Amino acid sequence: MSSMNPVPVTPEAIRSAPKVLLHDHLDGGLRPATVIELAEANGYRELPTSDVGELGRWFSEAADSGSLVRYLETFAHTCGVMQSTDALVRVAAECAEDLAADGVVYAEVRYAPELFCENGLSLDTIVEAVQEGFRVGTARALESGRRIRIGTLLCAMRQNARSLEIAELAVRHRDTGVVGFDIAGPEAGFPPTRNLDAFEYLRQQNAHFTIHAGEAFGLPSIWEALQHCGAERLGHGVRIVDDIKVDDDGTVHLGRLASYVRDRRIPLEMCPSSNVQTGAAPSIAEHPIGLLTKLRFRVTVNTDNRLMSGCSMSSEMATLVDQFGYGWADLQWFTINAMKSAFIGFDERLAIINTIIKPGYAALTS
Ligand SMILES: O=c1[nH]cnc2c1ncn2[C@@H]1O[C@H](CO)[C@@H](O)[C@H]1O
Ligand SMILES: [Zn+2]
Repeated sequence: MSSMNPVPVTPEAIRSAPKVLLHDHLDGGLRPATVIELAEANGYRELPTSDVGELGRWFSEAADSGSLVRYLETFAHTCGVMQSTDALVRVAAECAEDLAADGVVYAEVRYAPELFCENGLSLDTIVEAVQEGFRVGTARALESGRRIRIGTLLCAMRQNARSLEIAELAVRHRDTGVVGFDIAGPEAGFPPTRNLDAFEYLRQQNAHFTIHAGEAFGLPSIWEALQHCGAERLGHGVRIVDDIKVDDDGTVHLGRLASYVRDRRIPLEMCPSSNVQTGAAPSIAEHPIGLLTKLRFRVTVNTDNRLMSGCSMSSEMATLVDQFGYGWADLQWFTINAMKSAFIGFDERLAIINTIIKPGYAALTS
């Protein structure tokens, strides 16, 4: 007999459930206390405050700007304190520990190596330091009884012109944990097609990539990301709703692009709290994730930037449960969607689904 005594979907129970996170920025997930300690250790003097509680609040308030460009300004401080290999190892280790403690069993964590070169570190040194940090954090998590697997995505910044170089870097480190590539940064004015040489190179190399698209800019950005660049997934992709019409009687009409995205099962890396902060969605209750989930797009739930949004994978899911009335079946669906869409190999994805995710949810619902 199943479903006789399901565990109530509370924040604590959600924390205990296995979760998969595909879109999380390393430089958007530091602990406030670590930002302060690294600033002191490295002589970084630009922080708005050296009080831990105040700094946490400062990040979420400053990021709550209603504009992606202003939201992104807050990263000057996190990147400012991540300019040494020691800092990179520490931040990556704590990231792995924090995600594992939150019940995340598989995560793809991304960052832009080109942002950590201010003191002369080479791109390869930066990647090696972050990988070392993930190894350390994963091992520490395992010691406290939490198993997490982390894959790394390297971002190139849209406003710079280094995407081919970063794509080559990602391929160079593909056998030591870098599983894919992305472009991030301001979307308006920087279409993904500026980076076509990088995407062509990645396809030639049979490498994986996602693209931030349809966040601060609409359908043309999504269309270019998919049809010109060949993105396998969409970072955010919220504006795909501009191609969906719902009549007063509830009849739904998908435009050709929205149909393509749903038919091809293109994963949407949705980040509800971040989208409210940047103005991509008016509120969580009105976030397109509700409609897209109802229409069975391949929706995944993500944190984007845990520091700037003051969120975790569990809190993000708990908020959705609150606003949309989701239950365990929905949370398992998001989780399996994410695992199916991960950039690691098929056999590993299947193993995590069958040996960790399904038994984990079964235990909560029976
Ligand atoms: O939601 C987002 N949209 C676009 N770019 C972002 C977002 N969040 C973070 N970054 C950018 O990605 C860089 C690498 O991690 C960060 O430094 C930030 O500038
Ligand atoms: Zn992002």
